[in-house]
Amino acid sequence: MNTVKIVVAGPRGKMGSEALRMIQKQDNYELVACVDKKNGGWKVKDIDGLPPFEARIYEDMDECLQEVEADVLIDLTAPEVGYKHTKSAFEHGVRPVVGTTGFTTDQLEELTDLSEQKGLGAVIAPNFAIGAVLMMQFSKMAAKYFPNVEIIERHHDQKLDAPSGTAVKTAELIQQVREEQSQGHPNEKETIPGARGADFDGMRIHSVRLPGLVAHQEVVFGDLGQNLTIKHDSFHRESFMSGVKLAVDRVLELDVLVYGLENLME
Ligand SMILES: NC(=O)c1ccc[n+]([C@@H]2O[C@H](COP(=O)([O-])OP(=O)(O)OC[C@H]3O[C@@H](n4cnc5c(N)ncnc54)[C@H](O)[C@@H]3O)[C@@H](O)[C@H]2O)c1
Ligand SMILES: O=C(O)C1=N[C@H](C(=O)O)CCC1
Repeated sequence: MNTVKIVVAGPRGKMGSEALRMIQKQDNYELVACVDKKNGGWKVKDIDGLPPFEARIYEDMDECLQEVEADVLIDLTAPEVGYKHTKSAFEHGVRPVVGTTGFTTDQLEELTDLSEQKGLGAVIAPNFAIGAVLMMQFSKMAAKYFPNVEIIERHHDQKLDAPSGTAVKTAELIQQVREEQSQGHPNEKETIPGARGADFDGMRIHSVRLPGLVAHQEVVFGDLGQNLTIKHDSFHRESFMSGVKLAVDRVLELDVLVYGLENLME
């Protein structure tokens, strides 16, 4: 089994630190460096609470990838920086596995083109939890029969982007099969702006941010005399790690950008 050399961006974060613990458990993964906005020049083991890796922390992705030989970048940072890191990975011949959410459609298209130009695979997955991927797939199935649908996503209050990447991806999957229509009363009026949530192609998305939450989503379908609710909860960030590992293993064989873990699941 070949060793996979990995750079992690965002190692001090909630997801990045969990990814380090996942890497520590794999015999064929090697953490070769990390990138974060502070602690440049430190070793990972010097940071309280992180596994005792010797790998160095850089504050600049280009500098890191010039100095270090890597196969895969795992990015778990923040929207704008994650996008820059992903571009930098392509420039240095490194395959990105991106969990960072909040990329715009234009950014996703640009990264897809870059992946194709470079012939380098990449995985961008708004949600690495297998249960969440199934929740999205089941929602797509249901939307064919229940075109009236609203998405309620709930996350911890440190989250930067709204709606969540998972909610946007769910709405995109539903859009592929749902008859186009507007929902609610044609004359409805918001007396407080935003009361009806974000409008994605006539579907409403509601974002809840509260301390104590991790990552949760309900997709509620309505029809005469019946409702169907499809729900997923991540109670711990360990829930994302089997998906991160799947993406790292599969990205090595890819020469295109894959958006969504469902495309890697049989
Ligand atoms: N795809 C998934 O399954 C999944 C699951 C959970 C979270 N996420 C996403 O992952 C990202 C990280 O989430 P989190 O909860 O770990 O966030 P966090 O705030 O706990 O951690 C972010 C990390 O990025 C680093 N960072 C921030 N700005 C930076 C910069 N300019 N340069 C370098 N490093 C920088 C921070 O120092 C920190 O280490 C978010 O976009 C979140 O939406 C995705
Ligand atoms: O904690 C977060 O932030 C999460 N973000 C992802 C999203 O935006 O969908 C996935 C779940 C956790």
